[in-house]
Amino acid sequence: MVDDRRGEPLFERLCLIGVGLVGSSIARAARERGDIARTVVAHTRKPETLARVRALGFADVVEADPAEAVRGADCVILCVPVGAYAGVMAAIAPHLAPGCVLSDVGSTKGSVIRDLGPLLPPGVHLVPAHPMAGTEHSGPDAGFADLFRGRYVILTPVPGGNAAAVERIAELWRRCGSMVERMDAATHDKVVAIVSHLPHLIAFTICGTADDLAEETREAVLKFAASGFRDFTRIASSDVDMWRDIFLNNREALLEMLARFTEDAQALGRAVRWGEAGFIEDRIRRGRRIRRGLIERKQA
Ligand SMILES: NC(=O)C1=CN([C@@H]2O[C@H](COP(=O)(O)OP(=O)(O)OC[C@H]3O[C@@H](n4cnc5c(N)ncnc54)[C@H](O)[C@@H]3O)[C@@H](O)[C@H]2O)C=CC1
Ligand SMILES: O=C(O)C(=O)Cc1ccc(O)cc1
Repeated sequence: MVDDRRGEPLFERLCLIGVGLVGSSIARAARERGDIARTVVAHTRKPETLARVRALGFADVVEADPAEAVRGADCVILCVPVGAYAGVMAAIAPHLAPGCVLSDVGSTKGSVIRDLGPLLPPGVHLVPAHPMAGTEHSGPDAGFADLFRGRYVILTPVPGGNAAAVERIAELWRRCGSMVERMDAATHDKVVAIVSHLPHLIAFTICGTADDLAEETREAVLKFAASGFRDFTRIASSDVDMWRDIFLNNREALLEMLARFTEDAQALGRAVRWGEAGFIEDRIRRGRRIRRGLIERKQA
């Protein structure tokens, strides 16, 4: 492996609010590289998580009080479910140091700007971010330093925001091995509604539909579950709080994509009912084309 470690850390004191899958992966990447932050502070609420995070040893300081955790930090990253942002921000805002860069990893971006913007103290720079990397697992044990390697991170800078702060967060993600893109929050929310949120909604639904089947059929479904259904169950095993919050905080874009999807699914169902082989073939070919395109892009 190429040793691309650099000298000076990007931040003196990086505080991660929440150290589940994503937060603990940032901490692990920072620890492994050494040039992201001199000190990593982890805030976790629950006593049992606190003990576990201490035992895992990926943070220099583990702090239960959010106000204490952010004290003196020059970078704070929120890594909690997006529905918790307003409460967390109310607790930390008065204690954020002037000049501090406040960022996040939340899966929705319009709601983040809505919930954090009004509480932002003067001199604190907000840089919303979303790593397009994750798994169906959660909690501090689930994280790993390479989670973000080779994956995109989308920044949605706020209009009139601090350009130097945006560049420092971009650099943090590059040091985690990610490719950084910028877009506005509304575009981000539409894109992730189709590539991430709708697929999860479909996975939760299809598992429920299978579970509603009569006992005998349900047993057979589970016994013979081929990879298609198994892939859905992997996605459907994701964290409850996180996905409830994503659905409720990307409501408009998700409902728009769901309406389009429902229309398209009904059109395919109609073709099945009326034996329209050509229409069915077209849809399948389109799926195959999209898959091929994705694979070619990865290889390019
Ligand atoms: N899981 C994934 O694949 C990805 C998740 N995200 C986003 O990252 C954020 C974190 O997700 P994960 O790390 O996967 O979740 P996680 O469930 O692994 O970790 C979240 C942690 O936050 C804690 N927490 C919840 N409310 C809190 C509060 N008020 N104060 C302090 N801690 C609190 C939870 O106890 C948990 O330990 C979410 O906003 C999610 O939308 C972004 C990209 C990928
Ligand atoms: O595990 C999967 O399939 C994912 O889709 C992970 C994921 C979940 C949420 C995000 O905002 C980004 C990535």
